[in-house]
Amino acid sequence: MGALHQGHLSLVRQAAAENDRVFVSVYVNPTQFGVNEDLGSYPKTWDKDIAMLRQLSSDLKETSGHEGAIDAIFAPTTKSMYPTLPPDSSLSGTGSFVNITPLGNLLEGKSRPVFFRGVATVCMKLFNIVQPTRVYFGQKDVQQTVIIKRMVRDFHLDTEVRVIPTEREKDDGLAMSSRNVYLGDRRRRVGIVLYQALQAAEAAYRMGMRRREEVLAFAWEVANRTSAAQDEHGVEERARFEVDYISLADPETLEEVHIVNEAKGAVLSGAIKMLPLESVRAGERLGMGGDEVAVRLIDNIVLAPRPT
Ligand SMILES: Nc1ncnc2c1ncn2[C@@H]1O[C@H](COP(=O)(O)OP(=O)(O)OP(=O)(O)O)[C@@H](O)[C@H]1O
Ligand SMILES: CC(C)(CO)[C@@H](O)C(=O)[O-]
Ligand code: BAL
Repeated sequence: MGALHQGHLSLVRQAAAENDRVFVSVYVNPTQFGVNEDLGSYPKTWDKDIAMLRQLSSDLKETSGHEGAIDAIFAPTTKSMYPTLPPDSSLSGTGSFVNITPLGNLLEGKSRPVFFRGVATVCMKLFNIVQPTRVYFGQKDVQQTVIIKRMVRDFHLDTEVRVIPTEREKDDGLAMSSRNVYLGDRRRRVGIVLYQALQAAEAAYRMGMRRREEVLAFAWEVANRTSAAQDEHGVEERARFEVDYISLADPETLEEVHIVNEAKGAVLSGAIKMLPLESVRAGERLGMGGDEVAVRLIDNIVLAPRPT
């Protein structure tokens, strides 16, 4: 969806390493945004995106000797992606949609009820237009990867879904995301709480814990402690957040698990909402939109199955 960062570029790099021809799509798909979500304000940095892709393409060309590492950028208009009815984001929306259930109703889908309908629909369109041998998605959006794999399987699509590790900020490991530009310094610092909570749960798993309550208690401890610490600060110091969910789920069905089956592993994932700042200090570095809108952050860690 543009507003490119190193996470996006890592998908392109991997695609260039594994294929002769690479297409990059840049399209902010309206049907995956709910009616009250941020479609209108979603960051758009077209000129910078193109410059980044050009640079990457020439770097890759030098290292691999390919003619051109990126063959084309596909940036369609909404009229060409939705040729008959205009895109509809309402829950009862009319139009031609791909619905992958129950996967699309879980986790992210609970808070964003039209999200995965929009994602599956636009990906089906992109796959039909480009007919790719392989498609590249980021691990950061784990539920999206599970849904796209399911769509490929259930609709007998002739493509291989490749999932590329989450690129993280060097300083603290925050998952890169286009929406991070909404975070000013204060919310950016606190936003790492989600990854820290997931890491605490992962550590519990590594220490041998397998029961849901035991593993997730470690994550909740981090989230609750951080939240309480913010509450103690004054309005000019704190950045408050709400936890939407912390999940320990089966890697294929994304159903919550009670005891992790080591042969299958599990996915630890979560979402938090960074709330708008209550009061802004003079000279404080703010994010896009002045830290006035809530920002949803997601992240996950895969608990890999034990080799047999
Ligand atoms: N940090 C990351 N590491 C690896 N892949 C990523 C990362 N962030 C996004 N991607 C992948 O890039 C592709 C395009 O994602 P998208 O344009 O929605 O960017 P995004 O950063 O996820 O944006 P948003 O902030 O809206 O979630 C998706 O497959 C997504 O999973
Ligand atoms: C898969 C996707 C490109 C569909 O618009 C989007 O959901 C994203 O960028 O993750
Ligand atoms: N990468 C997810 C796109 C979205 O949140 O709309």
